[in-house]
Formats: sequence, structure tokens, C-alpha cells
Amino acid sequence: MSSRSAALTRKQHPRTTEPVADNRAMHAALGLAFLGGALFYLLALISHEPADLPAWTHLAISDTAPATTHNLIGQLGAVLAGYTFWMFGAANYVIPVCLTWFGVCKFASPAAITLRSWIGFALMVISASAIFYLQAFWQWDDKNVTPYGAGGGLGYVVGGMLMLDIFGEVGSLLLLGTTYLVGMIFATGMHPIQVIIQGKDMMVQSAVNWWEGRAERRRLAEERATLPFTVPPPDAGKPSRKKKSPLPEVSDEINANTQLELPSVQNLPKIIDASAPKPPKPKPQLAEVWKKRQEQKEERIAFAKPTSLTARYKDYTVPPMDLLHYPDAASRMPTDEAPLRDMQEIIIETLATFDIQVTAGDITKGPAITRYEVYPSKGLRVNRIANLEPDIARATKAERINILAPIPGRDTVGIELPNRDKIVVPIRELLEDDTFQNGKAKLPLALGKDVYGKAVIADLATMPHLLVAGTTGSGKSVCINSIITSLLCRFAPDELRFIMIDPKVVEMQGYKDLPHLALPVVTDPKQSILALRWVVNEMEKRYQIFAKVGVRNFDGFNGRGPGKSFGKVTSRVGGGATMEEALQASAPSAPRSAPSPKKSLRDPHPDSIEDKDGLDALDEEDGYYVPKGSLWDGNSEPPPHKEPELEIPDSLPYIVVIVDELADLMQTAPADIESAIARIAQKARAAGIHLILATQTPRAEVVTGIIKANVPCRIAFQVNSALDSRVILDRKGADKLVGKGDMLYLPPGTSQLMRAQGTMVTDDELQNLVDHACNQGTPSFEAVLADPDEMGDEGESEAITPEDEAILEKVLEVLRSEKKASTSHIQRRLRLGYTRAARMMDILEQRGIIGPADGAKPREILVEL
Ligand SMILES: Nc1ncnc2c1ncn2[C@@H]1O[C@H](COP(=O)(O)OP(=O)(O)OP(=O)(O)O)[C@@H](O)[C@H]1O
Repeated sequence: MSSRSAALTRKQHPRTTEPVADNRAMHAALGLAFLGGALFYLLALISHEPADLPAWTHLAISDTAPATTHNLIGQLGAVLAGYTFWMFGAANYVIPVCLTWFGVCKFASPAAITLRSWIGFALMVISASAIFYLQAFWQWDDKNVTPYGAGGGLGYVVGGMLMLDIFGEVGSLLLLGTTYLVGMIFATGMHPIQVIIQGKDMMVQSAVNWWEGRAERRRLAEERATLPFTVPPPDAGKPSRKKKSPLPEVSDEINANTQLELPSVQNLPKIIDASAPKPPKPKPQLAEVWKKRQEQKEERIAFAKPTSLTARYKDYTVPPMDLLHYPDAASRMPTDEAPLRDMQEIIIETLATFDIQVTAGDITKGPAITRYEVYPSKGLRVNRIANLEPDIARATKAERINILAPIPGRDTVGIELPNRDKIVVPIRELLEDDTFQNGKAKLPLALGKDVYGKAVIADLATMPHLLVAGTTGSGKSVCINSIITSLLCRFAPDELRFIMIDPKVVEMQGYKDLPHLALPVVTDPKQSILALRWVVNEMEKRYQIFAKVGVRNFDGFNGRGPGKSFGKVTSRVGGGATMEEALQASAPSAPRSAPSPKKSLRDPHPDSIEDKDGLDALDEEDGYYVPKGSLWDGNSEPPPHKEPELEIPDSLPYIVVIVDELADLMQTAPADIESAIARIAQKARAAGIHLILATQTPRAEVVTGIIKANVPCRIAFQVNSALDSRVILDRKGADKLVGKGDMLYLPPGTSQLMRAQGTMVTDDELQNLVDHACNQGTPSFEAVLADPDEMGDEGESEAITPEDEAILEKVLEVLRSEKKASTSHIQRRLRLGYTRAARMMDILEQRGIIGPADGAKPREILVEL
């Protein structure tokens, strides 16, 4: 440690460092004192001869002082051994064994020796004396050592006078044997079998280490012998190696490496500094990746219609990496290891004061938190450590701590404490990461760095929808910006389009000129319903296109090769204009030229394909499709039917819908928003449409059961309570986060949470990226956003009250647990009247969660609950 950093450490930890160092020294001193005392005692016992006892002791066998003392510890040893043998008999040997145990415990780890340990020690000595007195196998006849037999005076009193008459010989031995084992557990804190197994393991391990070390030494000697120069053995005498050998450094290196490979060295706890940023890449590689992708696109561009987006953006380039900043590496102080070790010591000591013995494991310093690992002693229940969270927080003076008991996939318990100085994770570092550039992810998102410094790069295509939640100021907007940045650095406007819904108005205004936008940034909650309906419509239309072309999904469609299945295909379903048609036809944010009246003159047929959400839909009657709003009365000859044309585009772009503040939408028309989100979430993945929902209000009425069931991937930032954390993640944990980008990520297809520090992208960087994109094109909006006033009260037509929502949650719970959706069943289980139960079923049907009624059969459950 440099003197500067040492000084800094002392300054930063004025209270903790010195007492901890003192304590460590105290423990080591006490441990040594115990070990020394044990040896002292043992030597006195094994060299004891009654003749050594001085004449003034009442045990002396002669009135004259002995000429020489044979005891290795002199007269003191003779007196000590004489009186203790007189008192404890052969059980006297238990004492140095116990002292050795205490010494090793204190010396190797700062474990506490509690009153219970001392009581255990006493029980062992007392019961051993009595056992020695009572057993018939070995008699100690040397009356000069002890006149009371093998158990000494104590054994005679406990075994002979107190127990023999009452319990008999067998009963007493049984009782004393049990007492001895209980004492052993008290003294060591371990199961007796564990003491034996651990002792055996230690011996076996030492033997293995010795054997492996020997083999290694032999191998080295052989290697040395085969080297083209002679390296003298270390004991070869005075002449220095350097003088004799032409290449001495080589052999030094071999020795150093060999030492590192020894198993004992490998097992030492390590300090890993994962917070350090990776050095910047010498050249902007993302541009190279982009060039390769452009080459692959060339064929498609050649076949593209001149009016298409592909042709329009054929020369588009992604932003170069130097538009993003790297932090100044020189300003970063090197990590000082001493405070980290001291903190780990404080944790171990705190646990020891609660009689929880652990040993030190690795320390990993991440960008925002440091994880201290400890190995629990065998037989220790790890949730005892987790229960001590407030005590560890007090001892470490940490604002928020998190305990992983155990760390998933490891045999250690992790205690995570926030770092004093947070290291920002610049987004550029992740964008230059190999996983981002060359990984398999189709829609890679640079989310952050985990505690081990590994890049957390997710694939939105596999998620396929994401919920981001956290309290205000926790880092959601920065996260959403990082997601947008990741996609902007990868996709041209013809490959990916955004729909941004920003009821907070200020968050996404910076993107309003982005050529990737499919719709203007939506700020009016009522308009956001229209935007979501447009997405539903687009999704349905894509399915029609897939059916016509004969592919199953988005990847199949875009991967079918250029020049195939182009041209117009007539369709019986009108899904509104394709985006490319709209591109030519519509002015930015132009209202729909002829908004559909709410009802056609004819009542819809009950089995009609009318879209209940009021999408562009057609009524079916006798095989004819009649546009909604047509003046045909249904009695005369139907007007000549003009089948709408379904344009088959060259390729389809991904659509990423970002909702920044779901709560505002849910306040406007919860039923509509919920059902639109559920419909998109259920089917949109195969259509290349993905949802990202953000909220700072993680309450059950915002993040409803239906939304949660359909959005499996979650990112939680800091929240205020464990309850909020449960709403987002179905478990606590987010309440322990430290804010400013500290997050828990639930990746797709797993239940394992990953803690990470989110990537940082500054406003300047965003501005640079947007400017770069805007210089290459202007947005072309779809004509879908009508005047909100024209929507009337459609959204509230169902008039679902919060009370209904609460009942719906319960109904969903029943469906989830019993997998049976029938009105009578719900009536029985929730004690509802028929009308109400039937209404709940209707609402669920409307939201696409259950299928239509089919006689007396239970309804089909359409979503994975
Ligand atoms: N990944 C990060 N790394 C470093 N600092 C961050 C990070 N994320 C957020 N911060 C800090 O936290 C502040 C608040 O972040 P942000 O604006 O994203 O919060 P928010 O959750 O969106 O809040 P609100 O809901 O009020 O908009 C930022 O200004 C920034 O200083």
C-alpha cells in the first residue's frame, strides 16, 4: 500500500480501522497464549513424577526436598501436575486438549470463546473423571499420584459418592458418557461426529497437500534438469545464481508460478476489484459490425422498392462510438484492500458475538456495492446469518445491506454493502463489449455490470417484454435511455421503430425528431390508448401477412430472402395502411381523415369479427365484409365488395413500445390499457413487437396480476418497502438496493435475480446520438392518433370499479391455482352471486384471458398465469 493510500484509508475510516487491527492482534495473542498454555500443561503432565513434589506440599512422598526435578516445567510443573492428577486423575489430559482447541479457534479465526464453551469444558473434565473412576477396564494403582483411582478426587466424589448408588454402574456410565458428549458440543459448537470428520478431513488434506507438493517438487527438479542451462539447487552454496546461469529469470518465474498453483495458496480468500472499467477499445468496433451487417443487407436493398424505408435508409450509419464518453481513467483511485479486509473482519466478529462461527471468503468490489463472502461453519443454518441483518448493518454502519444466504450457486453467504464511492458504468464500455457486438442477441440491451464486473447484456427478443419499476430518482429514466441507446447503436430506422408513450411529458421529448419513431411521442393518456390499439392492429396485420406468405413468425418473414413473395396480395381483412403506405400517405401526427363512427347502422352479428376495441374492423354477413360506418341497411342488395389489399412489404421492422409511467395510463382507462397490454404481450413476440413498461408506482393496481402474468422479465430499482418489491419481483430485495442505478434484474426463463449497476448515459451523449440519427432522416408517422375528444367515453364504458378489480385479482388467483374457469366454480370458491361471477368471467374474456363460454364446460384459459 502506498503511503498516500494508507493515509487516505486512515482518513476515510477514522473509527473502524484501528480498533479492528487491535482486535485482530488481541485474538492472535490470546490464541497463542492458549496454545502455549496447553503445551506448558501437557509437558508438565507427561514428565510428572511424584518424587518431584516439594516437601512443603501435602502430596510429597518424602520429607526432604528432591535433589533434582525431572519435570520439564520444573517445580511449578511438578506441583501443577501433582495437584491436578490428584484432583482429576487421567481426565487431566482433557485439559490441554481443550486449551489447544481454544487456542486454534482464537488464532485461526476470531471466534468467540463464550461462557458456554467454558461450561462445556468443565462438563467434559468432570464427566471424564467420573468415567475414569467407574470404568473397570483400567485401574490406576499408583497411590502416589492419586489415592482415589483413575478418576482422581473429583471422579471419586461425582462417580463414587454421588452417582454409583443412585444410577448403578451401567446407568452412571451411560449418563456420564452423554454428559461428556454434551460438554464437547458446548465447548466446540460442533456435532461430535463433525469434530471427528473435520479432524480427519484436516489430516487427509494435509497429507494430500504434502504428497502433491512432493510430486510438484519432483516435477520441477526434472524440468530444471532438462533446461538448457544448469540452475543450481537453492542450497548449492555461496556463488549467486545470477552469476552462474545465463537465464536465471526463467527459473525464477517457474518457481513463482509453481507456488501459485499450490492448492493451499489457491484456497486463500481473494480480493477482486470488479469495479475498474475496462480500457477503451483502440478502434470503434461497432462500426465494423455495422459494416458487416450492411453488406448482408445489400441484396435486400437492391430489391427494395424506391419508396420503401429500406431504400430510404440504405446509406444510414449507426452512431460512432466516439459520440459516447469514457470516464477519465487517471482520476480513478486504486482500490485500497485494507479497509475491505477490516470490514470483513467486523462482519466476522459481529457474527461471532452472536455465537455464529464463520471464516473469511472472497471479497468482490463491484461498481456500486462490495460483496463480502463468508463460509459458515459446518452445521450452521445460514438463515441465522440472514436474521442478523440489522445487527450487521449497525456494526458496519451501512445504510442498507443485503444478505444472500447462500449466494446462488456457491457454498458461501454473501453480505453486500454499498461502496462509499460509486463507480459509474459508462454505456460505451458495454457497447464495446464482445457480447454486445458479436453475441447472439437479436435485440441486445446494455443493462449494466454485475457485482463481478461482468457485462449484463439482455436480449429483448427473448424477454420478450420488460417491466422497469423503482421509486423516483432510482435510475429508471437512465435505464430506459440506455435501452434506447443500445437499440439506436444497432438499428437503422427501417429495421426498428419506436413507439414512445410519455405521460410525464418531459422524459422523452428529446427523441421527438428521431427517424426511428413510428408515431409522435405520445403524451396524452387518452391518445396512448389509440397508440396501443394501433400496435394491436399492426400485430394482427403482421399475422395476416405471415399467413399469406406462409411463414410462422417475424424471423421467418424477414429471413425468407429478398425478392420473394413481393407484391400485393388481396386480403379479406382490412388492417389499415401498412407503415410504408402510411409513410407515403400521411402527414406527421395528422388526425384520421374520417374517424369511424362508434356504431354501424346494422347491429353486429354476435359471431362477427368486429374488434371489440373499436379497431378498424369489418362486419361479416353472408360472406361479405362491410366496413364499419357504411350506410348499407342490410336489407337491400349489398354494395359491391371491394376487397382491401394487403401489402406484403420487403421486410418488417421491429417495433419497440416504451411506456414511461404506466401509472398515468392506468388512471385513465385501466381496463382498456390492461387489455391492450395483455393482447400485445400474448401475441406480439412472434410479430417482432416488444413492450417496455416503466413505472415509479409499483402498486398492485398499476402493475396488476394480468400485466405481471404477461410481462415476465423485470428490472427493479430501489423501492421504499418490501411490499413494493414484492409487487415487482414477487419477492423482497429491491428495498435493499442503494439507488442511482443499483438494480435487480430478473432475466427470462429463470427465477434467479441478478444484482447489477445500471449503465449510465448522459444527456449530452443522448443528444449526440439523436442528432446523428436526425441528420440522416426525419420521422414518418403513422396516421393513427385521433383527437382525444373524439374517443368519447369509450374507455370507461365498462365502468370497472376498483372493487371489481379486487375481485378480479381473486378470480385470477383461483384460475391460477385450480386451472378451472367456470362461473359456478368461481361463485362457489369466492362466494359470489351468479350475476357478479358471470360479469367477472365476461371481463376476463374481454381481456383475452379466458375463452368464450361453451355450454356447461369450463372456459379455456388462454394465457399462462
Ligand atoms: N446507472 C446510473 N449510474 C450512475 N448514476 C445514476 C444511474 N442511474 C441514475 N443515476 C443518478 O440518479 C439520478 C436519477 O436518475 P433517473 O432520473 O433515471 O431516476 P428516475 O427513477 O427516472 O426518477 P423519476 O422517476 O423521478 O424520473 C440521475 O440524475 C443520476 O444522477
